[in-house]
Amino acid sequence: MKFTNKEVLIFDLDGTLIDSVPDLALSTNLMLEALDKPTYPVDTIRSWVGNGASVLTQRALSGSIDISPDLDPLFVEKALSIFLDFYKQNVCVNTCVYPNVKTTLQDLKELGYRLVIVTNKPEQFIAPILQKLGLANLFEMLVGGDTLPKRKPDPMQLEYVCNKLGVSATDCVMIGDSKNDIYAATAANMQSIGLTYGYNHGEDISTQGANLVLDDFADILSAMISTADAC
Ligand SMILES: O=C(O)COP(=O)(O)O
Ligand SMILES: [Mg+2]
Repeated sequence: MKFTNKEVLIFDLDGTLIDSVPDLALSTNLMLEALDKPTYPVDTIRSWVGNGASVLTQRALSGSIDISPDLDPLFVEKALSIFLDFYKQNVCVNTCVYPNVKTTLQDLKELGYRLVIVTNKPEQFIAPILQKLGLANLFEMLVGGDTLPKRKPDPMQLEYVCNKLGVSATDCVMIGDSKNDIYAATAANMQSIGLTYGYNHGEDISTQGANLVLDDFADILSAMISTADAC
């Protein structure tokens, strides 16, 4: 599968460009400790990441990917605020960029693709992480999980990008590690690429409807055919 004449490449952040789980897990466990709740191994917390900070907090308080219906909303609000404070202090301590991501993004940008991030992570954390990891200045637009009323798997963030950049869904490809990315793309009538090395709640991304599934970020380059190549 090749993608012809695309103009905008929309990237998920966590589990796609960066492995942020070490710092998310640290901050989650610091929050749980502060509330005298049980803490969890990094591997367990990894499977809870992908639906934003509030859902991660609720899963952690529930001790399960399935959020308990008995959680007190005021307690969740307090826990979320503690989590966000800890994450602010530890936003990029052990977070790292996945192999081949930086050079591939630079190559794609040089080829003329417009690069965008659409993540479910709260917006305030995106720029500091990109700055610290040397990925700032590559992206034309950053959309977080709290930028708009809805987030992935809802298509709202992708439709917003199209409107802002003046392109249509068929001009874009969504690239991510999670079914949330693929479902959002499908709902927006956008093609998608799934990456196998991320989180995806411990599930196999190849069964979730992406147009292409790749193991290596560098292979995105050969999956794109520019207008010039296609002629
Ligand atoms: O849930 C998160 O914070 C991570 O979300 P992302 O995979 O959409 O970047
Ligand atoms: Mg992700």
